Amino acid sequence: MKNYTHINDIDNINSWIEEAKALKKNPLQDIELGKNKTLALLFFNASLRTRLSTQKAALNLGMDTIVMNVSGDAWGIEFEDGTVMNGTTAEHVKEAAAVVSQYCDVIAIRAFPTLTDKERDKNEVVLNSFIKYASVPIVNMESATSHPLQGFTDAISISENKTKKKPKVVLSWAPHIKALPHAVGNSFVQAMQKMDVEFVIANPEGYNLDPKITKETPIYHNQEEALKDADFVYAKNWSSYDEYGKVLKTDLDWMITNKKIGDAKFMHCLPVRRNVVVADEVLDGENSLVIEQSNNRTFAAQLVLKKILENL
Ligand SMILES: NCCC[C@H](NC(=O)CCC(=O)O)C(=O)O
Ligand SMILES: NC(=O)OP(=O)(O)O
Repeated sequence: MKNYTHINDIDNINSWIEEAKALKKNPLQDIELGKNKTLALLFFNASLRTRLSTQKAALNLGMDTIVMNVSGDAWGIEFEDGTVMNGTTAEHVKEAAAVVSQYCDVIAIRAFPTLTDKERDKNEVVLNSFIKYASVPIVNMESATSHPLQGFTDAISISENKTKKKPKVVLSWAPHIKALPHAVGNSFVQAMQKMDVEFVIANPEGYNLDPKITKETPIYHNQEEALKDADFVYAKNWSSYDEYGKVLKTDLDWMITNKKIGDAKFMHCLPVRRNVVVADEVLDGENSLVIEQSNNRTFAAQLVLKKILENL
């Protein structure tokens, strides 16, 4: 594999899940593979899990890591072609990506959407510019429209915790105070569409995700109806896609509670706002998988890096 930027880069999700589980059992099995190889992690946005689990994955493979908070610490990067750079940006991605490529063997990038410029976000300007101008493989650590390390992690977590062949999985929108990206929801949808699960989405009117992504997946506007007989409930907030980036007037009743999910396992990518997205009783209860999900981020990233290293 060259780059890992999208759930579609997973050629066979079931075999990837089995390979990741094997890494989890024996994390240091490929400790020689990444010897003398360096992973650069570039963050345009905040992170706890991605930053640490991706580094941990690299360390398990014997790689070195270098990390930079690009937004705070680097020169402002220009992404438009032919711009007269007399504003706030000080260097072009053409130079920046080429330069960073000389210091490492793989570049991992986090770059969230603007949520104001739908075209720019859809075109994945930051991620695609790095793919275009870097000379080393690129890993997506959450871009404008997708979070494929998270989506793959969630597939692993469901596979580990399912108690029936074809469980029912519900992705439920949940309330939030801020406008949040669609990336986690999108990649979860795309991962579930590849799995042998009964998958439905629940969200209020006005909050449908991009129909090019949800495709034939059933969408309910009645949360209770969607949650009926669920085995896994994955909660996530996202802003409106149609009224791009807007927080519409919505019902706080969409918060996840024990009463709503019954015996279902609860999932969230984290960070999560307690008693806004989900009640304490759920996160503190025995059906919450959120800590286990975060652990699986390491092995999802490790498998991705392993496949890239094997192809260098
Ligand atoms: N990487 C996991 C989620 C990142 C981001 N959440 C956030 O920005 C939450 C921020 C807050 O709660 O203030 C998102 O939804 O895409
Ligand atoms: N789930 C996730 O990507 O977490 P961070 O934003 O903390 O990296």
